[in-house]
Amino acid sequence: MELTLNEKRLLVALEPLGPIDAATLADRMGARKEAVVQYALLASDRGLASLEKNIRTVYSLTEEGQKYAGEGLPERQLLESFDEEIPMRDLQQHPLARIGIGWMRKKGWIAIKDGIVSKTGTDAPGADEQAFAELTEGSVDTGLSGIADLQKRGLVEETETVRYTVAITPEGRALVTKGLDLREEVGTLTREQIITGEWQNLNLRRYSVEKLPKRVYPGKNHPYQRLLDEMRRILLDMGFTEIQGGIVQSSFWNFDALFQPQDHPAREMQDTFFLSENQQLPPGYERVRDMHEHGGGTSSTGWGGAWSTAKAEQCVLRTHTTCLSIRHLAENPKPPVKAFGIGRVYRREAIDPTHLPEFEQLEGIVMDEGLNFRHLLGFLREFYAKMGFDKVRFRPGYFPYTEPSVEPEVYVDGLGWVELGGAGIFRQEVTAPCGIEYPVLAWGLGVSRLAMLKLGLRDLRHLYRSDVEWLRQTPVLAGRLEE
Ligand SMILES: N[C@@H](Cc1ccccc1)C(=O)O
Repeated sequence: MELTLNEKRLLVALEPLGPIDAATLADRMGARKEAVVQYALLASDRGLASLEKNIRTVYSLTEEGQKYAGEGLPERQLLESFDEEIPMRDLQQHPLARIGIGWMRKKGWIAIKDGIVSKTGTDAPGADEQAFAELTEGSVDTGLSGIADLQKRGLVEETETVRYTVAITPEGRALVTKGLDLREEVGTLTREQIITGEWQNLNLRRYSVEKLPKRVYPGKNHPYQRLLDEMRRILLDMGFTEIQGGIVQSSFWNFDALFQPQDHPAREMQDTFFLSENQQLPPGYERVRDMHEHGGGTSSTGWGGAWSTAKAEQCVLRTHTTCLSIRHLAENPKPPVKAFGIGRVYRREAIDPTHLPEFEQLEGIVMDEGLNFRHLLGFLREFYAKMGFDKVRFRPGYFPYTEPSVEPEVYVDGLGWVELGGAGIFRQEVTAPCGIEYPVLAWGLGVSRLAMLKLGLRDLRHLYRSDVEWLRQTPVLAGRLEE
């Protein structure tokens, strides 16, 4: 048990005394009252002193109450202002009439008849008047009867004062009797003190290694941002280059270039945010048109029907990041291409714990000679494993732009298999109009979903809400899910 110097001083000061008010003790010790209470608290934790807290309620006159001090309550002053009787009209001239008349009646001191106010003869001071007289002398701390009435009238107010009584315990006294080292404590040593060996004679302050320091919350990146950065890092490490693009895209890039028919349900109003802007079609768009209408120069028959330029020109908030992939491929049709993009996408969704109208996707493409479906599954497995998901499986899926298509799923303890995006090999209907001659592996992953799993959230909205408590509690190094 290592006492601080302040505690020792407190005990020495207390030793010759009985229980004492903290403020008085503070004066004697030349310390602040708050500090003395603090030392006493420490000493009482060790059983060397006791600290008692007394809350005292004190009543005193309010500002209005002060106005009547010495003169008496308004009704008393008013009563004394006339003899036996007085016409009401005259009494009303008195400055205290408004307050006093009511009270005089209530107390039964007067009767009013035919506009004449007359004394009843009973006018003994009540409990309130007696209390008022005492309060005029100074504040009181007993609940005098009558005080409540004065309080209600706003003449008296109640204040609470806290007093601490400090005393030394027998254990504390024994310690003082044994003798306490009251030398100044030294918290830091000077070079001189070390060299000369003087430190050996000093009273070194002990540090408690058991006390927890105050928690600090340094600035840090948002957990979601950290996760996105982690994914970016993984893909860069895997040899991918990052691609970016605008949030506003023409329907041409968001849909048509990906061989999504112009009457595809996903394009309909309930899924897509259409904008009133239009964007000119790129040179060579005719090849996409021909592909839709009849399959162009390929073995495909296309979707048939007439393809509308106007529909393709209409801008949308991108509904997936696959538009970035196809634009990048159209500009880089020669292999090898290994690219990824992370970006926000928009869909007209009703908001609920797992759906938001905006969320992030991670898109990837790999184009090279000789690539096949197994490579695609390999890339996905590898990426998920690096993200901490070891169990991955693939279910057949459908997308208008890939063949074959799969939906990767990862296994999450407690949740089971969770779908985490779509993938496939771009169809010739997508690649041919861009002049691409080699297979393109493509995938799009819902990263907000993935973040939810990694961060153990039940509600997607949490990612976009800056809940300070959650931000503080979320560790910088988000562990793997199973930990
Ligand atoms: N764009 C698809 C995902 C996907 C990307 C690339 C290939 C296949 C599927 C989606 O938003 O769900």
